[in-house]
Amino acid sequence: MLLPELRQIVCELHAELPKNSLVAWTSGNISGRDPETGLVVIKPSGVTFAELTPENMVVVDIDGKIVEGDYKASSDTASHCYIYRHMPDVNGIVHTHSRYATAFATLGREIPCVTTAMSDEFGGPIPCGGFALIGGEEIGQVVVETIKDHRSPSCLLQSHGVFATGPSAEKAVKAAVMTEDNAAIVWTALQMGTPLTIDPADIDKLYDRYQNVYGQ
Ligand SMILES: O=C(CO)[C@@H](O)[C@H](O)COP(=O)(O)O
Repeated sequence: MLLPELRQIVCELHAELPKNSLVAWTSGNISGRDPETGLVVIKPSGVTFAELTPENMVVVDIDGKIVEGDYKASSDTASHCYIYRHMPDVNGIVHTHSRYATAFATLGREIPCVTTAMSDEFGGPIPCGGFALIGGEEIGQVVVETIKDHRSPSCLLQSHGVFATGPSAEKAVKAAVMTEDNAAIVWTALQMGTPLTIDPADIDKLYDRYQNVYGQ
């Protein structure tokens, strides 16, 4: 069996999506790219999270062609592969319909950067890209176009949900979790008034500290 370790990682990370209330039923998906072979491990389409196993993950090449797997690959496979082809530093991608972030997406609205946590993780707003149909690489095109000039590793897709990227599948899951957490905070604040802004120079300083100094 190809890529047993990456299959295990991607399978286990899928459990984080329902655990963090980022998905309902079979919505959402995760993939991870193996930097050595360039092959991608992705969720099988429409399989419940409880039924996912390392063995039923699907391995595709960078063009989305199935290399190994008995199941149909995720509906978003072509889009994940488009992102991998155009963003060499990305080795993990997560898609969710998490509630608060998707509420912003239904309005086609970015999530403004109004907390230190957002400054840390995203270095600015989480942008919202345009609408794209599901099934081909159009979603991937919108994601690349939307985040290429941003520090944010994730973006919203109008009327759809969240795409989060990272240098690993785990980091992409973290970005998806933080996207929803910040969307919920900002949405709550908006019910009470207009959130105060943070000086862009302070956002830069916060981002720099978190990316380069924070943690072990
Ligand atoms: O919204 C979409 C398609 O973009 C997906 O999140 C589906 O809801 C789950 O699709 P599979 O990955 O199971 O095919």
